[in-house]
Amino acid sequence: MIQVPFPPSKAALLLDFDGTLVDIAPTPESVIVPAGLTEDLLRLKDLLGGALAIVTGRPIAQIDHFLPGIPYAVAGEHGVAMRKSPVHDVDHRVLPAVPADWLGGAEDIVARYPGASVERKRAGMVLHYRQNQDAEPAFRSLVGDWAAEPNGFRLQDAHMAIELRPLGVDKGGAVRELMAENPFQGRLPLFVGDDVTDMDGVRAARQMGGDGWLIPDDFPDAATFRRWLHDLSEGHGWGA
Ligand SMILES: O=P(O)(O)OC[C@H]1O[C@H](O[C@H]2O[C@H](CO)[C@@H](O)[C@H](O)[C@H]2O)[C@H](O)[C@@H](O)[C@@H]1O
Repeated sequence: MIQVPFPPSKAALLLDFDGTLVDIAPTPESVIVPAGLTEDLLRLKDLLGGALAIVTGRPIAQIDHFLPGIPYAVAGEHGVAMRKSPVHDVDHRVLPAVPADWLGGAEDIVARYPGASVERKRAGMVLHYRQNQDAEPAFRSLVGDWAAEPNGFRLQDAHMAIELRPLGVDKGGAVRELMAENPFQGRLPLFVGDDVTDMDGVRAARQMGGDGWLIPDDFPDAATFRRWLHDLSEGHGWGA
């Protein structure tokens, strides 16, 4: 089992949500927060002097719904939205809007493939095909026609989804921004995630002298990671 190479007095924990804290579910709304997770996160937050953040692709409001009052800070939409403390307002970056015809094309496909969906974000959108995998080729053909980068976006594969994300914003930047603020400042970041977008968070945490781990490379699945987190919250697995 992974040992954190330093004590909780020096650590900050920055965690991804889907596929890491909660298991992947059929739809974004249907994820289940496992029993005991909120208690473990609250214990960890105390242990870390508050330095616990969620760094997610989801809008911050969804983290507030699933984990109300739990993290000290939240980076949402891969860093497009940042709330640096429980009393801060959410800061949103000003970014280009998704072209209306791109959105219209995605909505046409959703109408033709029941179960497929478009999740709109402040600066981007996710085309979900988990509930109707026949929609995947149609979505891929559609996004193949988009000039994403000249319009300020990039396309990224996600879990049974294709995400249109703004250029220049990623979880690595979000980790750096959070680590510049109290109570994170002066601590070493530990980042854990499970997806391509989490690689940026892992890299940033390592470059800052902390560490970063991925599911399934370092933990076989989210349930194993949560058991490790539980032990950590009880003071086990920390270095001196
Ligand atoms: O950065 P994360 O916290 O890991 O969020 C990544 C995306 O997660 C959500 O979609 C994924 O999880 C859903 C629930 O398990 C699943 O139904 C879907 O197939 C996955 O792609 C969320 O909807 C996205 O907005 C996040 O970017």
